Amino acid sequence: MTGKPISFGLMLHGAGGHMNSWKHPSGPADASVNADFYIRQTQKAEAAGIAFVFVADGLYINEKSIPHFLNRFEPLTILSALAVATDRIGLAGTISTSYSDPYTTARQLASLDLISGGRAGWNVVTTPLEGSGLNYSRAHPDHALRYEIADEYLSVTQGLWDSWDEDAVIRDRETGRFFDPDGLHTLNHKGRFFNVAGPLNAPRSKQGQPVIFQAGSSDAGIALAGKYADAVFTHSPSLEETRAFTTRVKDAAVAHGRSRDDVKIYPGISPIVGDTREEAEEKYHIIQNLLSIEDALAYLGRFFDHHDFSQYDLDAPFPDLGDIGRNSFRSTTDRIKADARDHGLTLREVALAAATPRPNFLGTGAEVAEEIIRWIDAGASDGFILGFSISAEGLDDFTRLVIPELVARGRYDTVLHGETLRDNLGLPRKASRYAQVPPPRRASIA
Ligand SMILES: Cc1cc2nc3c(=O)[nH]c(=O)nc-3n(C[C@H](O)[C@H](O)[C@H](O)COP(=O)(O)O)c2cc1C
Repeated sequence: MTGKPISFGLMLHGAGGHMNSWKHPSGPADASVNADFYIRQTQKAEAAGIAFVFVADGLYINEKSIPHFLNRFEPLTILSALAVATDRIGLAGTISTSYSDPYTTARQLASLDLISGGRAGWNVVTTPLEGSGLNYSRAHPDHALRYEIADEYLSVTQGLWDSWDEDAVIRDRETGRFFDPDGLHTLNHKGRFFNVAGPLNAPRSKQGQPVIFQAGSSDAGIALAGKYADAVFTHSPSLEETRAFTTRVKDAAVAHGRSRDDVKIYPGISPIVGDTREEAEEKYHIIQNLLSIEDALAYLGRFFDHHDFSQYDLDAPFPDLGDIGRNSFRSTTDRIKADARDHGLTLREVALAAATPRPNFLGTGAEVAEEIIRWIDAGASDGFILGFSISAEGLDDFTRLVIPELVARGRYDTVLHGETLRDNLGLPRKASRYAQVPPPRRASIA
């Protein structure tokens, strides 16, 4: 390779990132709950050398939710099916730290990591949607509290994953010894939010521990990423803004005694590619026309806790919303408000830009490949998560038109050489926290 190699993740989000992608003829209308479609997309991605698939999630719907959110798979369940249909590709899924328990999450991810031979990743989210509390018998924690919970949650989960030393499980039929008690560690965590004794009933995996992805871009999100994340999923508003974000996350990692390379940044992008630039523009035009202005208002409203935007004049300046949205998708809603203010946008313009944004990466395969290389070489990110507006057409076009151009420029390898997700992201195997310290006292477990 002649420059930094480029890696990609593939967002698996049913028929696509566009809210009405289910209407597009290139894929099945029921893609969000079609296991065969998920398997086919993942196998195609693996054959093209894409490093991981990524499944986002949400815990609350109402009649205004976009179609993909109305009926979809629970992430770790579908990823377990994908694990047995593939060999090398990483499998990252979303679990919320505000609406689950660390012991259960640690088990589920440890199991996925074992089933897949060390290919599991966890997208740690704090859950923006207020309504989630209605489904989990609890009040929705505010933004700051959610991040305080997430911090303790991650330390507990990672502690549980180190319950067993590598060589602690012996299974020696001759001596009858199943395990060596000196290699078993009981966490005994007592904290502000969680009391978790441990140990976990699962061993470490081939990659040591599952990969921690983090999604949340506010100051609190960046601080959490700096402390724990192996990789960050973020927005890609422009090269300059993404590079500034990347610098902040890597600075936060250094502040926690880690190296800049310990945390990889993966902005989500939605390339639209054609054999010619005109064809790419035409594809974008078709995608724009899948949507009405009412659909766009509902899409925008979700970021603001399903705020009803139909009450405002569409062609007046974007309304002053005060604090609405700040306890929800804060980093996203702050950016939407600032863009509207800075560029004097109307509500119609803001809603359409949110629902069918013009991609930063649109053009021929060569043009999109050059733009991807420009971002990587400028230090804006370590790779990208491909979240195509239309999943089926998007992946086919990208693998047919962009990947060969990246290969021709010596920047991409279509073979996944690593066996684990950490290998494929250029991350070292995660050492146990007990590996460097003298053996602990005998564990008090029968
Ligand atoms: C790029 C990105 C992806 C996200 N993906 C999810 C997701 O799949 N599920 C979810 O519940 N929240 C998701 N979130 C929401 C965050 O976990 C968080 O609750 C919300 O963004 C507020 O945090 P922030 O202000 O730090 O961004 C995502 C946020 C960002 C920025």
